[in-house]
Amino acid sequence: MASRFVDRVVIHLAAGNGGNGCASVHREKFKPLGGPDGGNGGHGGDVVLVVDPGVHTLLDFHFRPHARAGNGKQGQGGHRNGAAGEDLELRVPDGTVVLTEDGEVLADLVGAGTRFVAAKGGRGGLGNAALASRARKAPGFALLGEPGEERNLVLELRSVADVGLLGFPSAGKSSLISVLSAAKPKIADYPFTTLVPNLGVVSAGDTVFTMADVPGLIPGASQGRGLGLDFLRHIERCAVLVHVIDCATYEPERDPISDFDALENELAQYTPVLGGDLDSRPRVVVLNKVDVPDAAELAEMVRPDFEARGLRVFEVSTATHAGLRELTYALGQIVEEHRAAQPPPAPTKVVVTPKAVDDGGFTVEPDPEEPGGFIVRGAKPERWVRQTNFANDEAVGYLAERLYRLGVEKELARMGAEPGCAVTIDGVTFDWEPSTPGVVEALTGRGSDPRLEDRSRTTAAERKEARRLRREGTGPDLDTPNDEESGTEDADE
Ligand SMILES: Nc1nc2c(ncn2[C@@H]2O[C@H](COP(=O)(O)OP(=O)(O)OP(=O)(O)O)[C@@H](O)[C@H]2O)c(=O)[nH]1
Ligand SMILES: [Mg+2]
Repeated sequence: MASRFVDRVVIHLAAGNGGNGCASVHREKFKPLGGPDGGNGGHGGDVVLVVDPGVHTLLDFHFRPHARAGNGKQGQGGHRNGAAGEDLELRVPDGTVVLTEDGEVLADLVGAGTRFVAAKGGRGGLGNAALASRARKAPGFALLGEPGEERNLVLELRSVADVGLLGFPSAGKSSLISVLSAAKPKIADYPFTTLVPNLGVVSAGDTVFTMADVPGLIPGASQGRGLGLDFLRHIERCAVLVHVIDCATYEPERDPISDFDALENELAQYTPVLGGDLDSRPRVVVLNKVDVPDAAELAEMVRPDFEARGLRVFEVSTATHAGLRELTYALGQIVEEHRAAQPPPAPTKVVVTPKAVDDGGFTVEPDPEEPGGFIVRGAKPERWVRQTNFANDEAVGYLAERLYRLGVEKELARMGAEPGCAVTIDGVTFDWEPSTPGVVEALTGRGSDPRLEDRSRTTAAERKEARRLRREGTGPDLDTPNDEESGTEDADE
């Protein structure tokens, strides 16, 4: 059994990149003017966390914190789409909590088979076949695949054990787990010897249960004193709580009853992060160190007080092993009862990362670092930039057209952008050259008078001229929205 228990780990995930789309033109003997036949790139693989009941610790991630899923393949000519990249599945223990590095809980993975897409693969780029439209019969470009999502996430294991040990520092918690299981935690006569929880597996006849040794608890722990909150986080999902009480302490202010009450008070003040209440968990009192004569006497004395509160009491010595057998079997029985009462945990159906809502909108803001410059933000414009091969003028033209149709140019003009100013989208900076008649008019002041409003629209004559230029392969596409591509736009979402 693992003698070391890693309960919190930061992992670095990279989903697969999408494959690039292919720009290709069908060639056949005697048919020189074949259509575009470049296939789409495959989607990049996701990194997925999957609950596997056979995995009990996060230890593997401690040693291998980096994970990368497969890239999508490029599209090819002859309408051949690239293969999707393979998903990478990472096996995690039941009860793994996934957080951002800022501590925001993204998912609480409970139940065998529960899956969580931790990093999403990039979309494959459309090939030129898919980009063809009435207005653009043979696109000489394709879209790039998008990079896969890269993310650092924190994994925490909180549902660590059936039995959680509670106690003041040096009460003998680590000693207890070391004699009941194969775990070999550090034991010493100074407080806070245990800094990270130790997990041990205890056998009581046919019942096998896990026991978590956690850092010592002191009054004020629920406010973060000592190692308090760390400790409490671990106790949250233990089915049975065991108070390990030091009956041989020399500290004058302490005695078994007040120790018990002080820790119960801390538990009461702690609000479980994951919900559920600690109040209803069965409790057991372990009076430790009865090999010390004074301690044995004290234990005898306080036993009736605990029993009067309806608690089961065990007098033990981890030094001489007195009382341990009885304790082990009693705990096994309580764990069994708890398990029987528990419905089997159903896999959490779908756990979705709460992403920012993609409303298809965008914002334009002055660039704080670039006087006269602007930053455009929004899921679509940013994605489109990532999909653009800037070495290909036609691809750049297509990007300009998409931005125009979304209304980005108009908004820039409205915000007072001057031609030639720096516009940044997703880290790429352009010299903005408004190319569209409506925008140019808005810039020169025409159309600012409400009576002239409809002049800012593309006129039929302008459209005709634009078509002519496009046929000659020189001018930008100036088609009005909805005129083309309503089909490919979907593939694009
Ligand atoms: N005489 C005697 N000493 C014990 C017994 N159990 C533990 N001790 C001693 O008590 C001291 C503290 O034991 P630990 O097991 O480290 O205590 P802990 O509760 O894990 O302490 P923290 O990790 O600091 O919270 C050590 O010096 C142990 O040897 C016992 O049954 N009898
Ligand atoms: Mg300890």
